[in-house]
Amino acid sequence: MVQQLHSLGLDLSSGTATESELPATPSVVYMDVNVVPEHDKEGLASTISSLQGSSIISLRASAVAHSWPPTKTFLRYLDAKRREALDKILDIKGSIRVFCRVKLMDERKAASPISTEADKITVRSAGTRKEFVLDRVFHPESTQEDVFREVKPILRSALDGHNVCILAYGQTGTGKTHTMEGNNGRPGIVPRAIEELFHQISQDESASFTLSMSMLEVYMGSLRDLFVHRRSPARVTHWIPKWYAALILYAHHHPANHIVRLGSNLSILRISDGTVEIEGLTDVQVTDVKQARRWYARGKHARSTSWTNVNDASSRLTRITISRSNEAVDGTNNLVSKIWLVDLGGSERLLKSGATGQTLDEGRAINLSLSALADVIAALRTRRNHIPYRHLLTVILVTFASQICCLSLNSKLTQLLSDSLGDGSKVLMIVHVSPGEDDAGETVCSLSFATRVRAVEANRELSEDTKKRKQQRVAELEQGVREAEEELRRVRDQMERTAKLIQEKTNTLRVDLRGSPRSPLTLNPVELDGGDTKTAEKPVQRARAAPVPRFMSSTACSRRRQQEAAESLGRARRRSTDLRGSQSHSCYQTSKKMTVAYRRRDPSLSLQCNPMNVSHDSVDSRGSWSSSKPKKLSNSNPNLRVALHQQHRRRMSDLI
Ligand SMILES: Nc1ncnc2c1ncn2[C@@H]1O[C@H](COP(=O)(O)OP(=O)(O)OP(=O)(O)O)[C@@H](O)[C@H]1O
Repeated sequence: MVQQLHSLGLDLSSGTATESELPATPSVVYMDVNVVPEHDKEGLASTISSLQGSSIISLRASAVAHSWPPTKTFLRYLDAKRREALDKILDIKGSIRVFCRVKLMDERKAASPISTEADKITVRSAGTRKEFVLDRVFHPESTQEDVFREVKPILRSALDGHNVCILAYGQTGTGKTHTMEGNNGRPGIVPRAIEELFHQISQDESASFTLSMSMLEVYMGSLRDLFVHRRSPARVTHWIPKWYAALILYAHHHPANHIVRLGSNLSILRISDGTVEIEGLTDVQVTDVKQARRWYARGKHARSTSWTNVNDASSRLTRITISRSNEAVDGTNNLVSKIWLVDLGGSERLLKSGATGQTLDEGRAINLSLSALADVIAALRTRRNHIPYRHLLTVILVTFASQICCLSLNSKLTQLLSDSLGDGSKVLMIVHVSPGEDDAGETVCSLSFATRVRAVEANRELSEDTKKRKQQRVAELEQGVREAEEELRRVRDQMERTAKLIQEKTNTLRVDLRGSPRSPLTLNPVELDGGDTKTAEKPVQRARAAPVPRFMSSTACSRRRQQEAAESLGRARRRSTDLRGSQSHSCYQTSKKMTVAYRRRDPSLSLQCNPMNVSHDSVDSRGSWSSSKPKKLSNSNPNLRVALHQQHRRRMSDLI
């Protein structure tokens, strides 16, 4: 403990640390000093000496309990620490990371030509052996959880304000959709990311967040909004002339008319600050996981029922826009970041697939698009002045002059993602390969592309020694992130516990006050008990029952007197019940007259000596004559009491 205080720049040997010696950044010591009431030297010195041996957490906890502003500062400090460590990790690991996932082997198939290690994949085929080093390789038995565990940190960095792009790439049928979407039992990256983002937001008190979502499909250079319902030509034919329907269907199937087919009305805008916007794309704000899941299901449904039926040739994109506002916390402005989750179209080699016609166009479009993507990433990263969107387009235009669609696609996909691929953004590409012998050639192609993308970031080829040191540093930083997160959790728990404790204490105090002799509490029950209606009921009932203003209500003393009076009244009643059977009305009349006469002579007497008069009125509102009146007589006139007693005895003896 003392060492930690030392490391923060406090001279403890003399015990004369002053406020000016406190570190500028909020820290444990800063918190401690807030616990010391006057920040005085002596107080600080004694606090420090009393703290020796106590745990640092309990110390912070006490600070949390004592002062709210430093707590918020402390939370922000911890959050900043965590973010800094996470940024460093991602920088060391590389802001372009390439993973490989090998599809689960079909049991009927022969031995796979692929062997995997943690960051290496080897393909043996036709007497050749090719080795590819990537950031992470997932073997065929890897689960969706394994994959998501590696993706999670990058999501956190999106919440911290970085643009993020996660792309699934690979041959058709190798599991791109399985990784990105998954199925009900095994959800993929997109549904998990949605859940994780909302979870992280709920935990983060350093800022307020707003999330919005869009989904679109890119096919042959057209963009389709997946949140907008479109009629299929098949449905259109119900209400238009047959010749016109035939024309539409012809247009739908003709490769040159792809834009007409999809009815794309979305255009990409590049704003001066470098951000990219899609004009006309639906962007829905989502406030909770359920709502986000519903919209995601809607987008998936729109794609699966796509009348173009081009799922394996189209790229599906989900965009999550995050607005982070620190205004409520420290007055800083909004920070907007984007997460692109992209399920790219299949990347088959055209020769192998033997595609013709439209399929050939699609294949060319996809391959060219992907190679353009790698070039664009490279250009953005090396901060080349000229980003080769147009250059690529020219090359493509020359090579495939007849395929205007290729040009369109290249520009669209790369332009769409350009602000999330450049410097400052985090890119994660998951290359999918098949474990089958037949697909070995395709696998080598995909892995070569992956290596090319990975090489965009310089210094990827490191010596073993450097790699080891890097891994060690990453492990340290990861430990730092875990500790910061753990501390954040602990501080939040402590805050909750403290708030609960305060509430309990307040309740107890109020209950005590309610029971106190001179101050019957009739405060607003909700205000009193924090909405706890069970405990709030009592004061309400009491308030309703009180016939007099609050300040006039009875004290404990008067209540005690009332109780005694009630008891003696009870006794008197029982006696009078016995008497009632024997006493004649005339006797009552006589005694009444005499009482009145007595009162006239000395009115104070009956009131003064008989508290029952008061209690009779207040306790027994029915005014039972038989209980109180004989009592009055007995108290006010001893002679009369004797006469009555004798009379009573005579009557009783008559009865016997
Ligand atoms: N790792 C895996 N574990 C279990 N099943 C898998 C795995 N990868 C893929 N599959 C299964 O293989 C089939 C094809 O996968 P998927 O549709 O995801 O491929 P794809 O690459 O997205 O194809 P396309 O390019 O046509 O979109 C699916 O039935 C999927 O469930």
